[in-house]
Amino acid sequence: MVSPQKTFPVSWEELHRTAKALAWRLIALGPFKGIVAITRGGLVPAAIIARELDVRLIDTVCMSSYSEEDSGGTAGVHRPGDLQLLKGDAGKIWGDGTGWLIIDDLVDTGRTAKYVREMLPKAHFATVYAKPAGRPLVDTFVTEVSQDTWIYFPWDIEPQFIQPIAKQQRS
Ligand SMILES: O=P(O)(O)OC[C@H]1O[C@H](OP(=O)(O)OP(=O)(O)O)[C@H](O)[C@@H]1O
Ligand SMILES: Nc1nc2[nH]cnc2c(=O)[nH]1
Ligand SMILES: [Mg+2]
Repeated sequence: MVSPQKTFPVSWEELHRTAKALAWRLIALGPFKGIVAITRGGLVPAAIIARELDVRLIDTVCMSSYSEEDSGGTAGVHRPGDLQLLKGDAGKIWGDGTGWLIIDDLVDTGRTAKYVREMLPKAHFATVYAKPAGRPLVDTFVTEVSQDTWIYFPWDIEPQFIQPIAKQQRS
């Protein structure tokens, strides 16, 4: 597991713009029966993409792979915990996933993507961001960041005072 050395903060505007860029790539590949958003990170991109693709049927796969203390709100610690499916009725209407679009915010190691792909092998898997290890598991994505980068989504962060660079270098 690569420990993130760099951070990549994403603003709401940037996320909206990049999710729309993903929608432009996906519109050519549809129409889709519906969207399966991987919670929680996939929910906001799924809403943006559903609006652009005029999809109103949105379901969820409720997953968790990193606990609060694993990521710890810092870029230095990155330990995936047990991958958990938090919902018992997965797969009821999706069949093998044919015609469905799976949306997540990112692929990192690809563990989540691999798990969900096994549930819905024929679905189209799309993310806004991808890191190299997870990239082969995604059908469509927009922006690649290096494996040692931790992406901060707008819902992870808030504006706060930061020391001037010169002062940071002194400490
Ligand atoms: O490729 P992987 O190494 O599996 O990592 C990617 C997954 O990790 C994050 O979700 P997380 O399980 O932390 O939950 P969240 O969506 O609720 O933040 C992210 O939203 C992806 O779903
Ligand atoms: N917010 C966030 N969650 C993740 N889960 C796995 N990798 C990441 C990442 O880079 N950023
Ligand atoms: Mg997630």
